Order: sequence, then structure tokens, then C-alpha cells
Amino acid sequence: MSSIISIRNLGKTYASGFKALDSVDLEIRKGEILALLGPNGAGKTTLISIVCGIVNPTEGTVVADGHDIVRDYRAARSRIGLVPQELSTDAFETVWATVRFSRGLFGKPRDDAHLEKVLRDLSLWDKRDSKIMTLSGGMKRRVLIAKALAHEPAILFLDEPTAGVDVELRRDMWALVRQLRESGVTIILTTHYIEEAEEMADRIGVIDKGRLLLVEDKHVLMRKLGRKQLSLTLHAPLDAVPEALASLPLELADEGRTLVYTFDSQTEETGIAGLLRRLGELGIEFKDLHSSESSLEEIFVELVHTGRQEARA
Ligand SMILES: Nc1ncnc2c1ncn2[C@@H]1O[C@H](COP(=O)(O)OP(=O)(O)OP(=O)(O)O)[C@@H](O)[C@H]1O
Repeated sequence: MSSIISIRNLGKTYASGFKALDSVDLEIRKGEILALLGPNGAGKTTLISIVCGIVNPTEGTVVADGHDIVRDYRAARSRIGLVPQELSTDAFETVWATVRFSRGLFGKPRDDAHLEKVLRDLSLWDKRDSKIMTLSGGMKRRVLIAKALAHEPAILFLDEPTAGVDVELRRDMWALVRQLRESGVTIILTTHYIEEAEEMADRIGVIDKGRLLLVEDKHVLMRKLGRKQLSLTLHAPLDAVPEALASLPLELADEGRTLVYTFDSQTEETGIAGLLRRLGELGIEFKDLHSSESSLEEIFVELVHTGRQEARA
């Protein structure tokens, strides 16, 4: 798949001297949904703001759909739609006037049929003559998306699209984002919600303290870094893991009633057969067993943790 955005060695040091981004390299593929995951202050909004021309980079380059975002700003920007975290203005405007104005900002000729389609797709058509301030929070968010799509961008950035929205609206937003991707739009979203990245993304980028720790296909990431656990519910609780099993990755949980075996999900040899044989030899019986995989959340916490340790080293 070809790249639609190339980010090379991108760095940002704010006037305060704070380095918000450090040597970020990232190729965003045409037609993908990329989720940027990171804790507060990681640099996600800074990265988006640079690509959208709101913040100037101090180092590096960004090329969006063939246009350098600094040298060729207007052309680059016209290819991009940005859905910011909050709707700050336009309270007294109607939905229709707002989206029409947004399209005009990019010098695009008037195209009422396109705007109608956008509003219909977002279930806002019936509200086209309503003033924005009269809309519900969920509808206001949809207006933000409609504004971002008014000029037919090839790339859509969504900054925390579902922060603070209820579960139902979140699901609606996800469906909408998928639909947009189907129509060929490349989507980059930032989120704090691991579930959102897990649900939506084709690839996941993890960013922390201005550094992009990794970018990986979601399934590969989960396979590569995920661990599996086998939990055995014992007949009789144990005080400690028996000496004879000390070399194995075993832990006791649930006050000695459960023996937990952790193994790498990538390896071919899980070692489970050997474990069960040795338990049999030691006369340790179990009444139930189940396996589980580490969630993206666990992987993420681990990544950020080791990333910080490496940065300190
Ligand atoms: N104009 C500015 N001047 C100085 N520091 C700034 C400025 N804007 C942002 N920062 C700092 O840069 C860091 C990254 O901020 P950014 O908003 O990019 O993070 P984020 O990952 O989007 O966080 P959040 O998830 O909280 O929105 C933060 O420590 C922030 O305080």
C-alpha cells in the first residue's frame, strides 16, 4: 500500500524550550485507519497540529498527498480534514451555513450536492437549518466531522473523537469512521481509549514523551507482544510454587488456589504438555483450567513502561 503522508525526522521544541516531539518518522498508508495511542501530553495533538499546519515543526519534514506541508501549505492543507477535540465557534450559525463556509475556506467551488450527502451520511440533514447551539453534544460532534469533510479531503484527522461521549454515540462514531474509510478516506485518530484502537485501527502507533515508540499492524502487535496465560484452579491450595517447578514461569494467585502459567504466544512450544506432566508427577491436581491473552491495554502499559526505562538508560 502506498504512503499518503510521509513524516521524516519530525521534531518540535516549543518556545518554552519544551521538546514535545523528538525525531518522529512515520509513513501513513493510503486508505488505512491509524490510531495514535499515548498518555496525556505524549505529543499526539502536536503531531496532528504540525501535519495540519497549525503548529510549525522545528525539525524535519511532512509530505501530505504529495505536498510539503510548509512549502506547499495550501495544497497540502486542502487534502486534509481535521476534526478537533472541541467545537469552539459557530454557535449562532446554522449547520448548513457552517459546513458551506468550511468548504469555501479551501477555495472549493460550491457543491450543495456534496454537502447534502455529508449531512445525510452524518444524520444531520434534518438539522441543517438548526443553529449549532441548539444541538445535542453528539450532534455537535457530527457537525465537526461534517465541517472537516466539507472540502472532500483525502485524509481525515480525528483528535480524540469520542472523548466524553456515551457508549452509544461512541459506537455510532466508530461505524461512521469505518464508513468513511470504505469511501477511500485515510483516517488518523488519536485516542486514550485502548478499546477504541483495538476496535478500529488497522495499525497502531504508540507515542510517549514525544517519541514514537512503535507503529505496527494491530494483529501483529498483539501477536508479537501479547502473552498468553494458562490458569489452573487447584484442588488444594498451595503456599508456594513447588521447588521442582521453580524454573518455570509460574505464579500463584487467588490465595494459592490458582496456578498461573505465562507463555509467549509466538513460540511454537508452549511447554504446557510438560507442565501438566510435571504437575501429575508431583501429585498436584487441578479441577479447572482456562487460557487468556493479554489485552492491548496490558501491551500498551508495558510498552510505555519499557520505553521510559530505555529513555532513562
Ligand atoms: N504551546 C505550547 N507551549 C509549550 N508547551 C506545549 C504547548 N503545546 C503543548 N505543549 C506541551 O507539549 C506536550 C505535548 O502536548 P500535546 O497536546 O501534543 O499532547 P497530547 O498527546 O495530545 O496530550 P492529550 O492526550 O492530553 O491531548 C505537553 O507536555 C504540553 O504541555
